[in-house]
Amino acid sequence: MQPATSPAERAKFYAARHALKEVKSGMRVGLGTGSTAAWFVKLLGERVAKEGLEVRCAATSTRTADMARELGIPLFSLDELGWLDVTFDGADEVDPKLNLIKGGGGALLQEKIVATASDRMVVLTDSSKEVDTLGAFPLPVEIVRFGWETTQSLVTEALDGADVMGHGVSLRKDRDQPYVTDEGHYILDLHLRRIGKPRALSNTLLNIAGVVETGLFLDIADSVVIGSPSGEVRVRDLEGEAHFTPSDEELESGSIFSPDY
Ligand SMILES: O=C(CO)[C@H](O)[C@H](O)COP(=O)(O)O
Repeated sequence: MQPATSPAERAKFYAARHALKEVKSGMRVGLGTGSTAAWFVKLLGERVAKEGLEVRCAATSTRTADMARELGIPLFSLDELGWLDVTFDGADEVDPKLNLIKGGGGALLQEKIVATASDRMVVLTDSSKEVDTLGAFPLPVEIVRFGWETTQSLVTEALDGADVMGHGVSLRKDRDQPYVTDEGHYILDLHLRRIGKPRALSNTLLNIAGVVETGLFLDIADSVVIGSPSGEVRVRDLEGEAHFTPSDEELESGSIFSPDY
């Protein structure tokens, strides 16, 4: 494990630790994917081990499931739980309406299924992910492997009529090979720079037969917890924003080791 000494890791740690206060015994909890969500999973594992916190969790990727299992967090399939009280996940971008781009870590499909089967989705992040308009982060789009080049062409053509600034579409690679998701699909990354109308773009992309899902999470997130390296935390929802300053005791306590992610 690496010490959480970098400012970026400290911001993730504080966001995750603040969000964890929302978890109570008896809850069914969705566990997101990515380096920020990994902090949450690690801290949740500590509460399960130390306090005997009784939660039933569903993971959004094999990576997260492996980590949760190692930490002794009770893990179930989404179908076994049926519905979740809350899901905690990271994001690649968050706009003022709490619309998101997700999928930088390749888990967008399971992440969206789990988040939309939850009463609440809480996003854990730091201020670097806050944007006025989505699109600087390449938009991940999960596609089936069959006919993927044709799908790529159709996606590229569809961008001509969309309110976006860039039109580049690339197949995500993992060491020179196409990246394959947990569901056995490929991912196209759309280099759009600015997405003027996220809902229209999402509908356009989902109308293409080979497209399984997009990384646009629209009207799904309920709140965003934004950590900072100093420990200050902001929580945004559609009503406004609240600020939290940690006590000295809170600043001193807690794990300083990053999860192996
Ligand atoms: O959507 C995701 C994975 O598919 C992640 O939540 C997103 O990429 C943010 O990751 P990180 O917390 O590592 O910045």
